[in-house]
Amino acid sequence: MADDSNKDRLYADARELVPDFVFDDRVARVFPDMINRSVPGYGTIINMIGTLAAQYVKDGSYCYDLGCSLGAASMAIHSAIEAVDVTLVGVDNSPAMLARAKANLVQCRSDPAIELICADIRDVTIQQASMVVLNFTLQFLPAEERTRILKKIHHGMLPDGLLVLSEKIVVANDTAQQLFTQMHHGFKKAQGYSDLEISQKRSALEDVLIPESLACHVERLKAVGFSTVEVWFQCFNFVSLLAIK
Ligand SMILES: Nc1ncnc2c1ncn2[C@@H]1O[C@H](C[S@+](CC[C@H]([NH3+])C(=O)[O-])CC(=O)[O-])[C@@H](O)[C@H]1O
Ligand SMILES: O=C(O)C(=O)Cc1ccccc1
Repeated sequence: MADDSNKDRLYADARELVPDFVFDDRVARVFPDMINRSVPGYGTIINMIGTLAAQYVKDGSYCYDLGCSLGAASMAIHSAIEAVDVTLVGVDNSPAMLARAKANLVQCRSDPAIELICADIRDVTIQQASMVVLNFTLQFLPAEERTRILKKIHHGMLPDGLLVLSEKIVVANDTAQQLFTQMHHGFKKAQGYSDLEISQKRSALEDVLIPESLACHVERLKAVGFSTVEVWFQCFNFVSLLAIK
């Protein structure tokens, strides 16, 4: 049985062999299970996105799910809204993820219309939006590009439009950061992941998922013009914010 120092070296060696995380077909096949077992509160956030959509999505407007993955947020919105003169747009730059989103969303009723676009969200036009969702997507963009995409989103939203921004965060206090990381890993272990799986996923995400502080997100949202910015959900180092234009 490896003692702790040997285990650390084993993990360190294992980490060096871990390729960067990519949203390929292998991930797409297991994604619902993966994200539900990795992000504490994910199911609650998805359900509440539907609740928020019922109040914010307006007739004659667009609703964008940016980084839609398999379309969980889009499906929650689609089933929650009564307005039919709405266009729901799901965007993801992973062909594997979007193919499964298409299979999921084809089961939805025809109104409101759903468009799925395989593109980088940085290249997509946002227009007449009463609601925009960035549910654990911005964290995968380079930090230096986040202001530009949020400015574009804000510009393309209608007055009183709602942005839902969910992100993994870091906290400035090292003790709190270590506590949140420990609690997150405890959540993953309780979900059945092994220490090695948790360590390898952490390494795979190291240069792919770039978390920022909550203060950074709030300041940036206000700087690009959102009048109201509030945290509506947090579980350990995972938060969701509401930002109103
Ligand atoms: N630049 C980009 N352009 C478009 N898509 C991107 C980009 N970068 C990453 N993606 C896509 O963003 C998604 C991130 S997952 C979002 C969960 C979903 N929102 C959900 O509510 O289930 C969150 C996670 O895996 O932690 C993946 O589908 C990527 O392909
Ligand atoms: O932050 C983590 O440790 C995760 O595992 C989040 C996550 C969930 C699903 C795909 C990629 C990252």
